Amino acid sequence: MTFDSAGVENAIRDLLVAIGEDPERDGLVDTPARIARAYREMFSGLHEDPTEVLSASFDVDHQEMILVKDISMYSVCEHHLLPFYGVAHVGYIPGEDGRVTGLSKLARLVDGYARRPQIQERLTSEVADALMDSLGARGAIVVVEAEHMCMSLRGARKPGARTVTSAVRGVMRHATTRSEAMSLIMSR
Ligand SMILES: Nc1nc2c(ncn2[C@@H]2O[C@H](COP(=O)(O)OP(=O)(O)OP(=O)(O)O)[C@@H](O)[C@H]2O)c(=O)[nH]1
Ligand SMILES: [Zn+2]
Repeated sequence: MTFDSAGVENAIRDLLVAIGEDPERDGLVDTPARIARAYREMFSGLHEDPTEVLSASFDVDHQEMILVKDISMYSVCEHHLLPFYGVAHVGYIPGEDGRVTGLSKLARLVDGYARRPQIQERLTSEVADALMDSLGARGAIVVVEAEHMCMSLRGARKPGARTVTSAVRGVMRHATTRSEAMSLIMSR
């Protein structure tokens, strides 16, 4: 499936009517097209393979942990189509060959999985699994801390509550490595 701009525009026009608005009034007349452009960007991850960025790898023979902290992250919860946003911490231990990927590719990997209707647990696991399966890491840890708008502005109405999810794979599961990673993540 490709992104259907006209389909989104029609659906938003119907949505505006359904909530009791007039889609032809001045302030709303361009809204369907604006939302189609915004959704194209917010859901662009659906039309790409996020692991492709990992093919840019270098042979630096590094055997220890590499961790990028506080990667800003914006996604959309699949239950309410409202944003959830915060930070991701992504770490891995390279495979036996010592090949590493570019640091920015870790941020791009998060974006690829974030730009689609998501739940935080799946986003967290997908990033960790990509590091293991596509980069060939020996271990991976991903921690995501996020606030969900569906919990802040409606429903439970608890602004400020942060949800923390983690996915730990391979040798990163060993107690000492895992606690080294967690203390690096927690330190400011
Ligand atoms: N586990 C998990 N739950 C999420 C995520 N995003 C939203 N949710 C939850 O999904 C649930 C959907 O629950 P439902 O009872 O089907 O929907 P609802 O009536 O709108 O629920 P309330 O938000 O409690 O009003 C809610 O508890 C949300 O907080 C996520 O990323 N992970
Ligand atoms: Zn939600």
